[in-house]
Amino acid sequence: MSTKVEEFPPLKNDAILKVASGQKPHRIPIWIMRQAGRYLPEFLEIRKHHDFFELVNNPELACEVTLQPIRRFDLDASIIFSDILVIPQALGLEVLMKPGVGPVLPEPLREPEDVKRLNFEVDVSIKTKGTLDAITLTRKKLEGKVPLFGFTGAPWTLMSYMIEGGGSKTCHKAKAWLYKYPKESHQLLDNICEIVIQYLVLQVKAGAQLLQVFESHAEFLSPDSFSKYCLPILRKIVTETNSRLKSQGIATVPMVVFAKGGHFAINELSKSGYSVLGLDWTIDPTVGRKLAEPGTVLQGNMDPVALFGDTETVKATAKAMIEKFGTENYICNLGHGIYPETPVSSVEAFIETVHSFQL
Ligand SMILES: Cc1c2[nH]c(c1CCC(=O)O)Cc1[nH]c(c(CCC(=O)O)c1C)Cc1[nH]c(c(CCC(=O)O)c1C)Cc1[nH]c(c(C)c1CCC(=O)O)C2
Repeated sequence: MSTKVEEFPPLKNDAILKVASGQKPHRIPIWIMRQAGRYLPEFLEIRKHHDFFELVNNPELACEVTLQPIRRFDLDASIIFSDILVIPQALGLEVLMKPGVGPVLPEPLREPEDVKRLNFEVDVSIKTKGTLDAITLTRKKLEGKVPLFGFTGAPWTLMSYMIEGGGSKTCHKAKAWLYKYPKESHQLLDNICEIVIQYLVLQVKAGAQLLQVFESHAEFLSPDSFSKYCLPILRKIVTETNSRLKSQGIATVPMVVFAKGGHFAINELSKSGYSVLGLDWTIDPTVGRKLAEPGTVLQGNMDPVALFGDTETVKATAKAMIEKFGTENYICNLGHGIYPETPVSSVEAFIETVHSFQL
């Protein structure tokens, strides 16, 4: 059973929720993609003793890892420690996290025939119980300090992992499906979409206060493929998640869409129904602002590698970025996940710089 939202401790820092709903916050909110992870010594210590998915599926440990960056830094949001690949696992595919390699799916989908191996009738609440329970526990243990993000991979990104069997430099096997098997690809994406919507609704019921949808593999698609195979599905995710929550009498939460490398779709994405549009680090903030509809809340987008510069460089890079975005309708973040071995002192300097802006 999921806990009702009212049972959680009252929220003390609502800066990110304010911006996401078009209001003025007390300061520019900042969180960091992959903020719980391998650049933190305390994460590495826990990771020594546990396999990645063992952490993900253990609510106490996933909660602990989620809280680590919140204890250390003055962040404005937390994000539940989990992975986008819990959905392929829920559908019945094996996913391993190999140290030094990343995710590996030993039995990927090779032909449309293989889709029969996936179980779309699955009870998502049972299969993702580890993450859902971790969300509820974390909401309690956060004691209202900052809001908690839930998240999901978007269908194309998940489909491409299921076909490639792991990370890929080109994604050409998965892309080939779009040209060779368009009908089957649409069907597969629709089926994943349904599961993703169920998963997002469950995360909100468990206590997630914002949701981010990661279309990390947008960068591999042509604009035409993106508008056929991603945009309609991304729109459906936000519309359906909101309407299912409403029909169950549950308040909707702000949703962020982050389509890495989807420059060509910035305007369309800014009109797609999401509260916030995340930009990756390859887009100049001024260009992002021009392409997005006026008044769009943008999130991003410092190059994560900038954090390897000295403190002065970090501060100057962050300041220049914020001056380009402007302080209104803006949530600060990196333009992709933080890298392992990033100096913790750089993260501190980044956050300090962002909070030094007067609104
Ligand atoms: C594509 C993708 C994945 N996972 C995710 C994405 C979308 C974001 C993006 O585009 O980067 C999302 C993700 N993965 C993780 C989170 C947790 C919350 C957070 O702190 O942001 C989130 C939001 C933990 C993780 N997910 C992973 C780790 C490191 C695993 C380890 O400890 O060995 C963590 C902390 C592993 C992972 N998981 C994935 C990859 C490619 C890898 C290996 C490479 C890497 O580490 O960056 C798939």
